[in-house]
Amino acid sequence: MYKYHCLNPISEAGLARFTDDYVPASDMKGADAVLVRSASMHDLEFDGSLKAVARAGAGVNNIPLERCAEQGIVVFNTPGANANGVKELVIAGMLLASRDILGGINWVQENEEDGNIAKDAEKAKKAFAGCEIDGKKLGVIGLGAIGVLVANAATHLGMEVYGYDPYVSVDSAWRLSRNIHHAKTADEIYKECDYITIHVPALDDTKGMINKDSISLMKDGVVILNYARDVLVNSEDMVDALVSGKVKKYVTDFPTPEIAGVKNAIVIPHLGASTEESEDNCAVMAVKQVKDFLENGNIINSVNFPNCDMGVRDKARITILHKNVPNMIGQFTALLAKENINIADMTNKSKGSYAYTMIDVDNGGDAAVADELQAIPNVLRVRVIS
Ligand SMILES: NC(=O)C1=CN([C@@H]2O[C@H](COP(=O)(O)OP(=O)(O)OC[C@H]3O[C@@H](n4cnc5c(N)ncnc54)[C@H](O)[C@@H]3O)[C@@H](O)[C@H]2O)C=CC1
Ligand SMILES: O=C(O)C(=O)COP(=O)(O)O
Repeated sequence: MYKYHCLNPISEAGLARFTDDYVPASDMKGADAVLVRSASMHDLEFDGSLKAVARAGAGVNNIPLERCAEQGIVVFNTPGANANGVKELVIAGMLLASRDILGGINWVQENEEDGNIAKDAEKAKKAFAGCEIDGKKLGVIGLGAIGVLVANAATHLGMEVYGYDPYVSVDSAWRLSRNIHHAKTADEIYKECDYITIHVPALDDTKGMINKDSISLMKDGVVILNYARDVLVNSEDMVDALVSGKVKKYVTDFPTPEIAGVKNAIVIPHLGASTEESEDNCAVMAVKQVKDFLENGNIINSVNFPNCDMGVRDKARITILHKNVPNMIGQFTALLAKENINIADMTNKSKGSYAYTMIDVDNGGDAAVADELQAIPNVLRVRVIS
């Protein structure tokens, strides 16, 4: 029996895929797996039973990745599963920033009792007029799952699109429309574009990337969209730029006290991934990955350990999460040889400071061997799945 706990509501479309040997737990105590969306896990303690954390979504800045790795807890996310939901809201954001649609709707609500509203609207409407996005330049920073969809969609809306991503993956590059201009630096985007949208993870080198220096390079009246994370934008600098009019509109999916009431900030309550489709996609992918890991030891879409897939298990499988240091495999195989255990198949992969070894054995995978392997220095967690 496996136990899982949901720290946020997770779509039933995913949870329904847990078979009878999985039971939901009302808290994390004793859980083998945790499913989470945006709840912060930084202040939580993890007990020894926790083996997997699945983020039903993309961003993992709410999870202590390194602490999890040190405790032998594999953290997964669901790349691309909510990208279309975000893309559609980015397009909506560009349109909301281009004409004062929100102001116009508010005007109608404020004048709902006006018997002459149809005639008065014709007079009032000039206050809410704006521009079209067709023919404007859009800069997309970060060409991952979301950035590529936004860039491609914007070309179909007649925009001239510039893309910047120094680490773009081969898969993303294949998906990107050939009509996108390849910007070699972020400055090129800042200088050229009328609309700038950021789709990068919150990392040390991306935090505060939109600040007074980058804004000073931008065109007067630029529109900035941030559906990635609040910390990517220096809020004090953004407020100054909105007040001065340097930035015409700032569209963000992340309400903070600093930005919530500021004029010309269009602040959305983190709705990018809140669609039926995205929630289902993320939950299905997260549950599938957790099950495959718990039942077969396979790691697919982890953010703190290497991906490693030996398919469906048909004999005892020993899995070892360990540090990426010399002579680990030598020690594992020597120990198995000493116990006269025959290795049928084996894989080892590494990612940064961490590594994973999976060993299918013909005989003898038991708790005693697991204990001996666990005692090897730099081993984080051993499981024998049989
Ligand atoms: N508003 C919402 O509801 C959602 C927000 N997000 C946020 O959006 C971010 C991006 O999501 P995805 O596109 O799915 O992730 P992704 O991992 O597919 O793409 C991120 C891209 O950013 C690029 N990148 C990293 N550092 C960069 C830098 N310094 N300059 C330029 N590019 C850089 C990477 O190479 C990668 O291609 C997530 O990390 C998350 O924070 C994601 C999903 C929903
Ligand atoms: O996937 C992400 O990174 C998101 O920001 C979506 O967050 P959510 O699952 O809607 O709480």
